[in-house]
Amino acid sequence: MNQSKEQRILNFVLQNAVRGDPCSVVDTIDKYCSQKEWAMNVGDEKGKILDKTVQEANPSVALELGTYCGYSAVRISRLLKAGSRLLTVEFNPEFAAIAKQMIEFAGVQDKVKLLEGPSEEIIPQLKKKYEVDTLDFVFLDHWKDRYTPDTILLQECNLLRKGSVLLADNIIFPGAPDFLNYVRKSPHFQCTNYPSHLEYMQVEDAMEKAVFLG
Ligand SMILES: CCNc1ncnc2c1ncn2[C@@H]1O[C@H](/C=C/CNC(=O)c2cc(-c3ccc(F)cc3)cc(O)c2O)[C@@H](O)[C@H]1O
Ligand SMILES: [Mg+2]
Repeated sequence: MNQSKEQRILNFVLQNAVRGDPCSVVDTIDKYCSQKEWAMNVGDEKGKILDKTVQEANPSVALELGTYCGYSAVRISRLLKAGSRLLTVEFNPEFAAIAKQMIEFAGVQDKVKLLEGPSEEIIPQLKKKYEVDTLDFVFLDHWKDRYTPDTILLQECNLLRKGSVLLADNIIFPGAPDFLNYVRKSPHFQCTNYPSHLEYMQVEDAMEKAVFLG
C-alpha cells in the first residue's frame, strides 16, 4: 500500500539529514516541505519566533500539544539546557510512530518524551504519572478548537505557575479565534502577538504568546 506523506518526509530525513544533528533534521524537513510536499510543520519563519520564545523562557519542563512528525519537538528540544525535558502529546498512532523515529534520528530522545493519547486525557495525568510540578513552557499546535479547552484544563490541573509561557501557532491561519478572545480577555494572561507567515507559503499567519500571571 502506498506511503503516507508523513512517511515520505521521514524517509527523506533518514536519507538526507545527519544522524544526531537536530538542526540538519529541521532544515531537511523544511527543504522537503518547501520544495516537494507542503506539510503543517511550524516551519522556519515561525520556527525562529518559537526559538526565541523558548530561549527566553529557558524551560526546565516544556509541553507540546500536537507532535505531528516531530519537527517542533526536535526544534524545541535542541535548545533545552541539560536536565530539561519536553513532553510532547500526539494521539494519532501513525504520526506518533513517525515522530518517535524523527526524534531518535535527531538524537534528542533523552530530552523528549512522546506521550501517545489525546491531550484532554494526558494533561490530567502530568502531575502524578509524569512527575510534573508546573510547566515552564507550552507550545499549542494541535486542533485549533482545542487550544482554549486545553488552556483551561492546564489551569484546572494547577500546571501553570506565575510566568508560565504559552505559545500558540496559527492564530490567523487556520485561525484560533476563541483562544485569542479567551487569553486576551482574561486577567490571568499577558499577551503578545507575533505576525508571521504560514509555513512554506506567503499567506499571513501569526503566533500569540500568553504569559500566565497567576
Ligand atoms: C483532540 C485534541 N487533542 C489532541 N491530542 C493529541 N494530539 C492531537 C490532538 N488534536 C490534534 N492532535 C494532533 O496534532 C496534530 C494536528 C495539528 C492541527 N494543525 C493544523 O490543523 C494546522 C493546519 C494548517 C493549515 C494551514 C493552511 C491550510 F491550507 C491547511 C492547513 C497549518 C498549521 O500550522 C497547523 O498546525 C496532528 O498530528 C493530530 O493528530
Ligand atoms: Mg501549526
